[in-house]
Amino acid sequence: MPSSVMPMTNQTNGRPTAAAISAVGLRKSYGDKTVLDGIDLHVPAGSVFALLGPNGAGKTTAVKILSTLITADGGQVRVGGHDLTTEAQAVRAAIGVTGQFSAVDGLITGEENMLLMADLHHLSRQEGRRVAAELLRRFDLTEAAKKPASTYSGGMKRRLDIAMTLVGAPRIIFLDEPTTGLDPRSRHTMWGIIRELVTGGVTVFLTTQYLEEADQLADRIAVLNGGKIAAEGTAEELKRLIPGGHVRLRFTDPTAYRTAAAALTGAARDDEALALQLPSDGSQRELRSVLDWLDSTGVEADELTVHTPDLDDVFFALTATTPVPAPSEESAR
Ligand SMILES: Nc1ncnc2c1ncn2[C@@H]1O[C@H](COP(=O)(O)OP(=O)(O)OP(=O)(O)O)[C@@H](O)[C@H]1O
Repeated sequence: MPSSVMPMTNQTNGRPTAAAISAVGLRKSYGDKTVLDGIDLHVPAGSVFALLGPNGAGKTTAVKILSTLITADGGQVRVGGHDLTTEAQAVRAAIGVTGQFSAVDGLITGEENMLLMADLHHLSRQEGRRVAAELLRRFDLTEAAKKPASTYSGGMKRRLDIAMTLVGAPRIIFLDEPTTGLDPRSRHTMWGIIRELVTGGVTVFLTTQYLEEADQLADRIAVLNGGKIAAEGTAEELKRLIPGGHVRLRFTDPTAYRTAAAALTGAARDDEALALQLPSDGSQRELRSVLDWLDSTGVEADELTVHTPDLDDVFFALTATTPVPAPSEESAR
């Protein structure tokens, strides 16, 4: 696909990167219930983007719109460089979707499911067999290939579902809650598969309720709540948005500890452990000021650790009914 037709977005390193998905002012209501209240999304090509949100937040609705399964009420969306409204067919050719609305037919075998997909993609019989065998092998389903898909475990069905999606070699894949209901081993297998896809240059847009999953996989995460994007950024950026982070300085020399404690009046003291705890958003700026202060007083800490809230804290704070303060308000306090 020529990059000139793809909208450009900026990655964190500042280099312009083609956007695989871009949405501006995306809106969707069901009756008088507003599900998506004008959301913006930018997903650079070759990255993993996770859309997080509580039950009913509108994650599946967003995936269904972006993958042309339902139409939006408003907004401009481009997927794979194509306009969602005027070039829906080209969008469909560029994407693959797996999710809660699984395409797996339980009555036929895994192999037959794959061959059906190959037919849908107009592959020749020989090419279809080759692609099906290769994908079944890659997803560790060769042994089960001749068995009805209804006999597969949850993890096997998900793997088959993704394998079916890959028959058309999509450049962008939507995964709606890819690991919901899977045991930890199957979940890790799925994460490996997703990482492998991205290594191959595929863009992955996933929805999840598992914060660890977003933390593990996603380059960028957006939290959807009340029809709006409550926050968007890398896992680290999101963790810095909410209070609870701190820098801990530990000393072995009691004199150094006492000097530091006397000077850093805002720090919580742990006299037994000879440790001081300073509230901090964990940003480079705040860390530098702590280090500069230590240097200027000639006090040497033996250990400096930065604690940021985990994604669970962020999720609960962002999807709570009382809004958390914006980062600027936070650092101004
Ligand atoms: N076809 C529909 N008609 C009416 N309301 C709908 C329809 N589809 C979804 N909704 C409503 O839109 C809201 C968002 O649903 P959606 O399935 O997108 O949420 P979700 O974030 O994917 O939730 P979950 O995590 O539970 O899957 C819900 O309140 C749901 O009841």
